[in-house]
Amino acid sequence: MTDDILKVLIEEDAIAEKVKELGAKISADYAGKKLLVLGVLKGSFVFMADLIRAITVPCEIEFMAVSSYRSGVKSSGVVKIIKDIDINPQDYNILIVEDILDSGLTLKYLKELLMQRHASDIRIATLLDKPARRAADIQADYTCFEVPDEFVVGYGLDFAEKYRNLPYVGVLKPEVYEK
Ligand SMILES: O=P(O)(O)OC[C@H]1O[C@H](OP(=O)(O)OP(=O)(O)O)[C@H](O)[C@@H]1O
Ligand code: HPA
Ligand SMILES: [Mg+2]
Repeated sequence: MTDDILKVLIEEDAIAEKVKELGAKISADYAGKKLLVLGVLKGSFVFMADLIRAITVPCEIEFMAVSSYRSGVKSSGVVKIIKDIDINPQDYNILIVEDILDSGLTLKYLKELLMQRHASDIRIATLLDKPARRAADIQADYTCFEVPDEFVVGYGLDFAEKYRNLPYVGVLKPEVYEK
């Protein structure tokens, strides 16, 4: 599996340090607020498990599963809800947790959907931000790392459902996804 990795971009201990720092900032920002931490499956599950343990204020947890139709490594912008949340988000301060903000089409869709359901406030925490690929008018409120315009895997991120279990963020060899 690791033969498919061109280079390690972000090591596990660097991620752990950054997530701890972000958790402290989020805890301060949401003190006294009705906080719902909403993980976007599947990709966010590793980052979500780390981030939630670094948040020291009361919060509720939910997950949504969405899938953006892709051709290869490019998003079509068409997003399908595979699993919706189990509660009414009205009056919650929602922190959407994602693994990567790439074109932004997934998060733009999700943010608009939750606004239509009358959430009080919606912010975004992402492990990775890839600004070079942005197509939608959306930014993260909390970002761990910015990455270059390369296809990355690991720490929850996949290609064809593989590599999610890598304990770091690495760049996939183009010959793997161009097959
Ligand atoms: O900014 P975008 O271009 O929309 O891309 C980002 C989204 O794409 C990936 O999810 P994917 O739809 O591949 O499903 P997964 O989370 O199950 O891997 C990733 O986890 C983000 O959710
Ligand atoms: N890697 C894995 N999944 C993704 C990426 C990426 O770079 N961009 C959007 N979804
Ligand atoms: Mg995803």
